[in-house]
Amino acid sequence: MSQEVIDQIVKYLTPQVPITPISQGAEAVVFLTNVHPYDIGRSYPDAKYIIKYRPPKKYRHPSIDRALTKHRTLSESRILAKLSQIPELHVPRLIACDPYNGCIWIEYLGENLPNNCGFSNLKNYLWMNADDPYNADVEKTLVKVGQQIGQLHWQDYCHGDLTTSNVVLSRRGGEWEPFLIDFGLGSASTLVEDKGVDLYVLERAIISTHSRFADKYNMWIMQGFKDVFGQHGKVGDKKLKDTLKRFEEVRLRGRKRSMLG
Ligand SMILES: Nc1ncnc2c1ncn2[C@@H]1O[C@H](COP(=O)(O)OP(=O)(O)OP(=O)(O)O)[C@@H](O)[C@H]1O
Repeated sequence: MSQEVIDQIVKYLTPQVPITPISQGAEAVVFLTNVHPYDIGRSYPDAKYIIKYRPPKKYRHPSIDRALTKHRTLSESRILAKLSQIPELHVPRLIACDPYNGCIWIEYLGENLPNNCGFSNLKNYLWMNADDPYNADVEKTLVKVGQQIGQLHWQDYCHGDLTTSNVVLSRRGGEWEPFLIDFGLGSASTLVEDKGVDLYVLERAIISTHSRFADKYNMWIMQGFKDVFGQHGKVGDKKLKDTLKRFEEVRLRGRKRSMLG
């Protein structure tokens, strides 16, 4: 992570908000802090909040850069705020948003997995279970992941970047509960195409990192996905049928593309 970006955010947040970098993506850098944005000046040793910062991009014209940063920060914040209102859906809560400075504060989720298996995203969790890949805990968790995606799509939202790193697992009452994170490319959408692409991206992510167990893993995810639509009678059946049809078409397009290289 470049020192320049860290200097920018430290200047903006002031030294009263200590930060630890945890990730740098193509568009944003993500930090951990123990200071709440409405309570700056006080830090609680056990508190954890995420700060997601979109730094200025030098290769863009400054006014276009400002407009894009504002638009993307607001868009991610709006979608998070809306999704948090859907009781069945698990997403991190939005705490604060400063679109002019490209910064959002969100609830921290997840934990460190046992035996140094890393942060509790779906990718690491499946690695952690590789010695006993089809155990009941994995099945239950993957069905719940499918249910979360089903809830998202049933409410006519799409994620846009549904990888196994963007599913975070939190331990609640002895069970893993999946949360969907990173709605930077998320949108409200009724299009079966967007939903088919979400399902395809996740299927590919599972195949590429857990290839030996992928068939069963993807089957469990789809089981959870179908459960949600199955609760909505004929309308649910019809929507499910249309989404699965498009998912198959997206898959075929993907296969053709990889055959042609
Ligand atoms: N609410 C959260 N709780 C815990 N960790 C989080 C949270 N949000 C983000 N992270 C961590 O930060 C990483 C990057 O976050 P996010 O995916 O939102 O940023 P990004 O810049 O869009 O990333 P990328 O470009 O890699 O997709 C996540 O993979 C996760 O490890």
